[in-house]
Amino acid sequence: MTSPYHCILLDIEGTTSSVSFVYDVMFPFVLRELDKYLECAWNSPELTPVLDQIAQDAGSESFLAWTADLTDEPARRERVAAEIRRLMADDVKATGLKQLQGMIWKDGFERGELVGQVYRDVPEALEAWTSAGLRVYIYSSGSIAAQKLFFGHSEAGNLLKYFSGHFDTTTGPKKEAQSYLTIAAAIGEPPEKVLFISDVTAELDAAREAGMATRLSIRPGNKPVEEGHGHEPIASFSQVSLG
Ligand SMILES: CSCCC(=O)C(=O)COP(=O)(O)O
Ligand SMILES: [Mg+2]
Repeated sequence: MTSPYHCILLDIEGTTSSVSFVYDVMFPFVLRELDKYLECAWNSPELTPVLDQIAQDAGSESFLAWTADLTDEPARRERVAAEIRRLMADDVKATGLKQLQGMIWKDGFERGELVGQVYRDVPEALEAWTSAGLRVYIYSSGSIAAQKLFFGHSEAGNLLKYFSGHFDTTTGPKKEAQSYLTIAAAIGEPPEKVLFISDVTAELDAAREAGMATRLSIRPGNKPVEEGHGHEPIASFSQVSLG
């Protein structure tokens, strides 16, 4: 293989897919379904660790400790719902929030109300890169379960066959170099053999500090970025040169 990279690591929102799809379709779905979901899933074993994670993200030891002042279940549910609404209003990429969002989206993707939006160049590039022998990974604030739903039910069909693995914030925050070193170690490559593509310069800075190559994703509706970041911009994955 002539490519300087062995792997491509992709962000989702603002990179494979539009910010608008996440903010105008996926997030409103969560806000609409939140209360009903919590009520139905309250005693399910999958929810328990997520409630602990939400409490820990809020600075508490556990869900029990976080809600010790509340005596009934509806009040505990309302504390969770209020915290989720607060985090979403501030667009906090907290691990517990992202895990809960993924659980709420599951039903929407499985019954077809949600269909993952991807830019036209994405499936073509995934095919070209993997055919050339590169391995492609996802690193998103969206939970791994949510990533699989999103790409498994995308408007270009099931794209999961193209991915060799998925990473989310359980590996570490996206703006810290250590997270990229952990990912490189997990995929068994030196960081300089990995190309990371994202719309957020602070994420690209962290990846570059870890030794990865970077490209800045420019897509319609992305937030404008400050000058002087030094990351090569691309408006389409077709602009990634492999040779
Ligand atoms: C599985 S898509 C979920 C999108 C999402 O919730 C999110 O926070 C995306 O952030 P990214 O790190 O992909 O920019
Ligand atoms: Mg992004």
